[in-house]
Amino acid sequence: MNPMKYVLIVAGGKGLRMGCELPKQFLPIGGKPVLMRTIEAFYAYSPEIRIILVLPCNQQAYWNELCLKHGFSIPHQIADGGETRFHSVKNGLAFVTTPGLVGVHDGVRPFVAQEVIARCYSLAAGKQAVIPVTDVVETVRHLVGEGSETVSRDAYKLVQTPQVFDADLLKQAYEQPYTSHFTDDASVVEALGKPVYLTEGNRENIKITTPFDLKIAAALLDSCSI
Ligand SMILES: Nc1ccn([C@@H]2O[C@H](COP(=O)(O)OP(=O)(O)OP(=O)(O)O)[C@@H](O)[C@H]2O)c(=O)n1
Ligand SMILES: C[C@](O)(CO)[C@H](O)COP(=O)(O)O
Repeated sequence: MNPMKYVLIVAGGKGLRMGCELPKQFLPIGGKPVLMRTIEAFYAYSPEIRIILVLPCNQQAYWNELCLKHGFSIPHQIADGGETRFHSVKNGLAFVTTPGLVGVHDGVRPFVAQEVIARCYSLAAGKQAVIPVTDVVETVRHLVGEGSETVSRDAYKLVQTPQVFDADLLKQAYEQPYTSHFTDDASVVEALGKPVYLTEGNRENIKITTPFDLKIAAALLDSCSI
């Protein structure tokens, strides 16, 4: 039997690095809010997937207005954003009520490839903890004291989402006290001593973070016409 699949789409942040009053997850690319494009990617993967959208409490009414304006009708439940990404994920996990697989995906990564979503969920059924990564394509320097040194880029990977886990494992991991080292879900699961399996992500799957990323997003939209 196929496991129940959930995705927590975390969009509870303020988008400070974007420097816009409106959080970046609501900004339009190609006329449609980033977040709607992200949700559509998971619905296209599976119309049965349970979508839990984590939003800042003070933006939930605005989101409902946006849904009406854009005729957006993909079913989803809304959870309250927290102080950090960790707290937002934890709030979203309260809506995961059955065993199965839970993906956690940044609301501001609308260009995730269908193959990447499918592979992460499919592998997680056996491996319990799977994350998409890409190669480092530039030279990397490590800051040491006043100076710096080149390190082998082959020893590093760049981490993306969706990060997909066995639901019970992820819930247990998120019972741990928060530390600032928890910058993604894999780091939380690893703190339990569980191994995390790496699979190939897609380079287009950028995290829209700064105004420059919006320009890249517009170009990506033109090139893949989604
Ligand atoms: N308290 C928070 C902080 C972040 N996120 C979400 O986690 C994802 C990745 O975080 P990031 O890009 O850092 O977003 P922000 O925290 O909004 O950005 P900034 O750090 O520039 O304020 C985003 O979809 C963001 O909305 C969240 O759900 N809750
Ligand atoms: C989860 C993540 O997108 C993986 O690259 C990233 O760690 C989020 O980081 P941020 O601190 O929320 O920008």
